[in-house]
Amino acid sequence: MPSSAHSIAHETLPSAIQISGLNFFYGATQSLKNINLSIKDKKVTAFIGPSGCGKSTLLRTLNRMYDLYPGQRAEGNIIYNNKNILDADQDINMLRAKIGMVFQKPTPFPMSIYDNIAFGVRLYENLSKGEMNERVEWALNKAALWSEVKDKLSKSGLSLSGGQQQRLCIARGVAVKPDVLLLDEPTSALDPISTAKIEELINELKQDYTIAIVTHNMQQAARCSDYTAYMYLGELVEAGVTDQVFMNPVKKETQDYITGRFG
Ligand SMILES: Nc1ncnc2c1ncn2[C@@H]1O[C@H](COP(=O)(O)OP(=O)(O)OP(=O)(O)O)[C@@H](O)[C@H]1O
Repeated sequence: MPSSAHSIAHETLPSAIQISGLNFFYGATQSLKNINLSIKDKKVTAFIGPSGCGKSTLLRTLNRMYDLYPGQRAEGNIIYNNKNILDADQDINMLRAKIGMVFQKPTPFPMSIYDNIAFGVRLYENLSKGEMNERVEWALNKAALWSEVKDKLSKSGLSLSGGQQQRLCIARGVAVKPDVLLLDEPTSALDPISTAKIEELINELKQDYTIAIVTHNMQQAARCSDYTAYMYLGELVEAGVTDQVFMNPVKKETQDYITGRFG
């Protein structure tokens, strides 16, 4: 496909989230500067860039996770479902149900595998016992964990291996039926086999969900994402179709980072 046709196709794909003029501050320190980025619907977008460039900060603005911390502030527009989620009247609980997050370190709740999934669902829905059983099985299946845990649902989530715990956290995120999943370096604490499982899972999940992933791992970004955004010092340097950003970046800084010549 000629590159102009490619970029037109890219531009016209629907966005799940449209970011414009986004600035972010930790107290007086500005960590995101005028970010403009479209997160495409039912695609995987990877945020890459050197340590401290603002990848996690950008991810955390997308469901206002930063709101939990005093002194942290975002300004600009993050349009989701025709609304700026940065507006003061945004229902934060509803936002986090629709835009779920999985962290770098697996963080199962100290409760049974079953309740790890059911806990969040109970906050938003009033399901019968049978319906909840179905939902738990469905979510664990989505996270490719069901066959490994179906006989020990009452065991603690903390009794699972690291890779299983991370899939449990993904199941927990999926169980409330979000639109968007935010993954913050979800495999950095995992061994290669668990990492491969999570990457497979990301490929499956994008059929139903929009995914944004922060990763330090270039190969992971290249393998799992449809779109890549390269950041540096709080600015978005370049964003586009992953193949193009990796094989034929527009900016020299992106090229240097991707080829390991950075720093
Ligand atoms: N809680 C905080 N208080 C003050 N400054 C912070 C805080 N968290 C992050 N920062 C600063 O904001 C900038 C962006 O940090 P962020 O964690 O978003 O970067 P990152 O690209 O995700 O880095 P890494 O790859 O190392 O995780 C950095 O300069 C960092 O020092």
